[in-house]
Amino acid sequence: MAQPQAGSGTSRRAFLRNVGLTGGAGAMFATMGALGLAPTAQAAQREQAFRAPQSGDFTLSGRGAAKVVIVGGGIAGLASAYELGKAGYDCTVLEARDRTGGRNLTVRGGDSTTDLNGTKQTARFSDGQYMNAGPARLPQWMVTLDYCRELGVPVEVFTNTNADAYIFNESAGMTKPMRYRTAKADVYGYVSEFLAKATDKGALDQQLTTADQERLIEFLKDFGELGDKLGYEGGSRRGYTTVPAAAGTPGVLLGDIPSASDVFATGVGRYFSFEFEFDQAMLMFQPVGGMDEIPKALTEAIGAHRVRTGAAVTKITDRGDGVTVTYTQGGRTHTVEADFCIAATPPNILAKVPHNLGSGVQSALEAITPQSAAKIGLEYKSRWWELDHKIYGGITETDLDVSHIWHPSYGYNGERGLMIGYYNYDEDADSYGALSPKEREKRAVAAGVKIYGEKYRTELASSFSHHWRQTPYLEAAWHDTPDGPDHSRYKPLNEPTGRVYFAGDWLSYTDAWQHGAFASARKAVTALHARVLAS
Ligand SMILES: Cc1cc2nc3c(=O)[nH]c(=O)nc-3n(C[C@H](O)[C@H](O)[C@H](O)COP(=O)(O)OP(=O)(O)OC[C@H]3O[C@@H](n4cnc5c(N)ncnc54)[C@H](O)[C@@H]3O)c2cc1C
Ligand SMILES: N[C@@H](Cc1ccccc1)C(=O)O
Repeated sequence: MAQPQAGSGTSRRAFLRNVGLTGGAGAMFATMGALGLAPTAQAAQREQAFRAPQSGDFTLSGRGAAKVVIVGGGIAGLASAYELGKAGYDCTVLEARDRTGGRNLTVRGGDSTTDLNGTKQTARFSDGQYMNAGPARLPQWMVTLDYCRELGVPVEVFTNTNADAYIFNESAGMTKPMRYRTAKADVYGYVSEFLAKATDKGALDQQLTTADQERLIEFLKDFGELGDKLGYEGGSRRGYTTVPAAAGTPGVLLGDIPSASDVFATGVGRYFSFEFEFDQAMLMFQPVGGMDEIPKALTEAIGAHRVRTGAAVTKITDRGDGVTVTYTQGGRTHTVEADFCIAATPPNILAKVPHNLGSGVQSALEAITPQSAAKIGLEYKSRWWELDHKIYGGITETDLDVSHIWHPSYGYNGERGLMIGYYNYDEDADSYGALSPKEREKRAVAAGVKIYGEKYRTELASSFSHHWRQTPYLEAAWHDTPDGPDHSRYKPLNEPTGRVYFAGDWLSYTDAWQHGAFASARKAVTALHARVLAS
């Protein structure tokens, strides 16, 4: 897939495509060539592609006329309908839930959910407060941001790492949290000290020339804020107890520099690599007002009349010359006849839908296993984390069962605010999922009080918790695809089976990201369109 290039203008992209240096449309033309499309048709389609509006570096070239039924109105299903719609297809989206978006779920005041185990909740959040229960952050390189641009969904920075957020490892004996900046100063400082001293004593004589060693030591002195004797002695990077201000107030440095042994015993260093990850490095972004602005905009662009909600598909039949999809809506059974189908439900759900697509499809679907994650939104009457702790956005990392605590990246300095009190996975998520919403709140608040103090309890206004394994028609946060999506086992899903195509983040290398859902949808519609144009 062509990765969007930040800051690169359309003309530069078009130029690179022309000279064959990028994927995107250029790669698609190559594919069409391989499919035996006539060069003149290719040229016409290329011209049209360049005149058509950009869509995350993607536009189907040429018009196709066929009827396509899309099962599932999550990002993959909606993106399929959106892209096919632009190319002239007649699409119908069948979505089992009462809203589109699938795992892209934003909870606001008045929203209700009923879990598979019967747990019912209604959010009591005040106006303007929201919780992204599923996706919440977007790296710059993901195609999701291109769709935001094309669909007119405004975005703002999502703070994924914050030097002033906390780290709290209770199992390592920490009794109070440590700021990221302090933890980093100490860990980088001691690591630099030991490497600098070892280098100075000749430990790297085999690996490095004398000049290289001098350069390394220079780097380490700066990186770890080392003294002349290559010792780590702390400094302003750790933070202050009294911050610098007017003349007479130079600031009081945070005292009590812990020993190297104590620093490593806290285990704080384990969180630093998170921000090095390709998909988690700052800057990150979020749609203004909630992540569901994306499916809302997609649904509007597709046309609400093409999207049927509350329509649960119960059977998919490939007839050879077409596809019949059976669904229930409002207690009645209906069918849709189409030329093609794109099945864009999660694999664990699709595996339960009767079909005649063969045992290869079924065993591939069953090999992919659902994974667990959960979140709780805690609305507070005041933004005490900004007022008292000076934390504006970002994530506090813990080894408690709440795992990650998120400060909101919107509404700064406002009156109220909404924290994510836990974002946890696997057993931790399931253990919260087994509790009632009130018990979840109690347990999450007790964990937060250990880090932030009593205001975590006393300022609380209301909460709403979401457990993805208990969510009807989804039953998973994301999926484990053993051996990766290109294993031969998944061939019947990566290629069309008869007239049925498959799409979803689980058929990508970025499972658990909307980018994967978009990318797989684009792959499916490209293949479908090429087939229609070639027929
Ligand atoms: C907790 C959490 C955090 C995440 N964080 C991020 C993040 O920060 N950034 C990011 O980009 N992504 C994130 N993701 C991943 C993102 O949500 C998914 O990658 C994406 O939404 C998947 O889209 P999809 O269309 O493939 O699948 P889904 O969203 O699962 O859509 C499938 C659709 O099929 C419907 N369906 C199921 N059965 C039927 C049926 N029988 N008939 C009709 N319809 C049916 C479902 O109701 C659903 O709407 C997160 C997900 C979770 C759960
Ligand atoms: N994309 C999800 C799930 C995920 C978590 C951590 C790493 C990779 C993926 C998120 O960012 O929250």
